[in-house]
Amino acid sequence: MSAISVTHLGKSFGAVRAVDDLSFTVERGTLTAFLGPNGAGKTTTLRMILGLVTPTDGTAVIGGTAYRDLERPVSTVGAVLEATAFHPGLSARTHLEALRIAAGLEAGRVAHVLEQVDLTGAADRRTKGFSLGMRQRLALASAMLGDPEILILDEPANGLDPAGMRWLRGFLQACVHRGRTVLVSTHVLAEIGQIADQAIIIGGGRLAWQGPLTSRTDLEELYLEVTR
Ligand SMILES: Nc1ncnc2c1ncn2[C@@H]1O[C@H](COP(=O)(O)OP(=O)(O)OP(=O)(O)O)[C@@H](O)[C@H]1O
Repeated sequence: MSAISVTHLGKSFGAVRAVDDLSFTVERGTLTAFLGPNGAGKTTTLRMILGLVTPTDGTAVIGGTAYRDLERPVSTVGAVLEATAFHPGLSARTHLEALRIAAGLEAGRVAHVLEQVDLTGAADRRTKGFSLGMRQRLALASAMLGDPEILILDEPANGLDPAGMRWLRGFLQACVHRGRTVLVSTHVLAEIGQIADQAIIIGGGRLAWQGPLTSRTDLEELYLEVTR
């Protein structure tokens, strides 16, 4: 059973056809790059997979089950969608602790995810002083709280400096080495091309290309060719 299956998925916002007859699968234990120009429909697709937007047509399922019907959603899927807002007066640790309690997870999870995203040293600082990179890492920590099998990330590389980008690359690789499945949308082709097992490229809401990536794939060339 695929980790994620999208079948003839479509979404219209009034006259705008954001996603149109889109089908693809993401296999377990793989890192998949979800690519496409601005407005291609990536965020809308990810939100439909996560049950946050209702499809006009088709289905999106996680391990065969719609997100809203998952028995244990937090340990099945962790998601980071766009720049998440945190309460500026709360520390990273307090923010995570609140989420942990709401999700009924064990106490040790907060220290564990802080360590995973390299925020242990800043855990007790208020998030209002956090850099963009630290915010991205805190958002990732929130997504990791339930130790999910699948991570869905919408442009997690946005605004990261080169060191942050390298850190994110290592983090995503480590997730996949531990058997997790990662679906990540990004515009940073050079970075993702180094680590992704496959790419799904969409344009105008439709599938433009899906296939495996090898060290010989020139992802930028491929992307520009299929999204022309
Ligand atoms: N809530 C909404 N209401 C109306 N139109 C929307 C809504 N959400 C998205 N759209 C439109 O749907 C299309 C796809 O948008 P989407 O955000 O999914 O693209 P994207 O590939 O994530 O783009 P980007 O790379 O710029 O983030 C765009 O034309 C967008 O304007």
